[in-house]
Amino acid sequence: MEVVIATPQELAVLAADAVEALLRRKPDAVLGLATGSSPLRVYDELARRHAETGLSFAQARGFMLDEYVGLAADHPERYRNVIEKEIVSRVGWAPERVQGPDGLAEDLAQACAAYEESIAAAGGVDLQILGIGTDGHIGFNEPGSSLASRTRIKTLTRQTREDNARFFGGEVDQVPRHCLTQGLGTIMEARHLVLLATGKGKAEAVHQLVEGPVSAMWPATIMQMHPHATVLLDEAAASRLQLAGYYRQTYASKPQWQGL
Ligand SMILES: N[C@@H]1[C@@H](O)[C@H](O)[C@@H](COP(=O)(O)O)O[C@@H]1O
Repeated sequence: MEVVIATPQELAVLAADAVEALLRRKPDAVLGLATGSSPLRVYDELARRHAETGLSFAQARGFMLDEYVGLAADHPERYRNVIEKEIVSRVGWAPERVQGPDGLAEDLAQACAAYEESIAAAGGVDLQILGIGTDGHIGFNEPGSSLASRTRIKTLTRQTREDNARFFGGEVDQVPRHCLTQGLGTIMEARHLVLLATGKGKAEAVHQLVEGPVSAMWPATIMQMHPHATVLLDEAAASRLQLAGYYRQTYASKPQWQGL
């Protein structure tokens, strides 16, 4: 696991560099897309590069991490609509090349199984962008999630619903109680995991993710088992790391050609 501590804008540039390097090497790459506020600067940077340098997403595919259950098709906070607005429409991506779990399906279990099949049929995810919840979730894999889980329905914790109430006019009751999320086993099959975390509110979850014991109590800790995981942190999110000095020193002495 590589830990990089920098400013939020520097982190966004690093993540965008990794996406760009992948797309230049493999134009039909499969990208894993996260919602939430953490990746927004990365999406801004990718949109800028698309507009200014012609970085192309035309042949790429995208798979979303998660989706609320039951939000109307035109609800602005439906993750499908958020992803459309924040990245898909800004980089000239054909909407049908980006998929998410169908939170409006009549048969949710079947929709989850179909989603797993679509990811596999696309050849798996090359680079998965991730945020982290204050309770240590990735995707919407809340504490207690099986470390081997696949895409399925989950019940959101009160904490996650409170954290996300800001997107629903501050009203926690407006936040859905259920979601569909790629499982931890699904996420772990992506070939490169790039997690972004900023702000003091993420410091404990980040400490657990990087330095805690692998445990379903902090689901993101499964990333310690991944052969290629990158954790991009601002100073506040890194503020509880015990080995921060070592991570800084390691990154500072990294050969430039290596990339993330
Ligand atoms: N389901 C999403 C996650 O995919 C996201 O990474 C995380 C952090 O959100 P944010 O980036 O807004 O802090 O929680 C949300 O609820």
